[in-house]
Amino acid sequence: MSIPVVDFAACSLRERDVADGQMHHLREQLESAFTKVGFVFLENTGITQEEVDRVMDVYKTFFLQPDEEKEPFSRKSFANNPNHGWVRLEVERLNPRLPGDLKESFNVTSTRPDIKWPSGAGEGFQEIQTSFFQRCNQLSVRVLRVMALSLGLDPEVFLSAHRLIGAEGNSTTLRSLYYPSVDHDKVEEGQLRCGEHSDYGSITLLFSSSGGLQVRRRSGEFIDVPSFPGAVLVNVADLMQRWTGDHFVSVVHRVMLPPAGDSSTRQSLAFFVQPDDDAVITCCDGSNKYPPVTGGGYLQERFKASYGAK
Ligand SMILES: O=C(O)CCC(=O)C(=O)O
Ligand SMILES: [Fe+2]
Repeated sequence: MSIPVVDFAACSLRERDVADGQMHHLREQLESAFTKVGFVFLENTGITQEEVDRVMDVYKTFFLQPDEEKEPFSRKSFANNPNHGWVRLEVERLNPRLPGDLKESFNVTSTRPDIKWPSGAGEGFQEIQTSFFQRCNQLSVRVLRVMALSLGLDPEVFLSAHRLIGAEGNSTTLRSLYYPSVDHDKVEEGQLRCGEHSDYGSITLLFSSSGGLQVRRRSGEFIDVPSFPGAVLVNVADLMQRWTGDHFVSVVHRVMLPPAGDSSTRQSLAFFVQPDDDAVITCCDGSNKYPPVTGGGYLQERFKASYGAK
């Protein structure tokens, strides 16, 4: 497999405390993966496939409802959480030069109990989302710590800009994606399940039900990424590349259509880790290769490109 696989057991969420000194091997492996490939499969993180399946199951119930049932939960209809909510098929264009992506999604940016949660997805929707959001948050914190150590930096260097995940002032998002079966007769020229893009924030955790994801190598060729039950796919996103003065690489990826005649659907869960909106990101190597930018300001620019005027 071309995506490196790294055993994260030393930092698993099953371990209550992790001593920085125990991570020597892990640091080296993560540093190598994030500088050469930009993606890594982490095994033994403590997040189990059963947890992932539970989240996907409730979302499948949600997505399979008619659009009228999902409409009241649309993105832009949550006053204080502009990115929270449902995005219908073909609205987002992760590659703005291509037709709309053949996917639906639901973004969770707030786990507050007082926002309106969909009821048609069955019992426990809110609790299942909230608890999975927290689990992904805990894992992200551990990964960000090892990433800082792998660069020989203060272990808090990234974490100190991620103090507010799950609260006001931070735009970290748990996004559930549903890719319906594809009618090849209706597909537009160049249309994909998810157009070529790189992610916007610091890192992304990804869980998927089946293949279809492709990642671009330095040579320019795209490689297929298989689904790897039980493992978490972690990738470097654009702000992290900028933060590290291009040491860690944020790599272009996309989700392909299934072959003609294959009517299967696909699901994935992406946890997009964002620095706090007010955190000022300056190159951690002191190079000043890029001017300082705030986490929130940078994200807004990127949203404008991928949602267009909609
Ligand atoms: O569905 C996937 O496997 C990838 C989705 C993705 O890359 C994204 O939403 O940023
Ligand atoms: Fe992505």
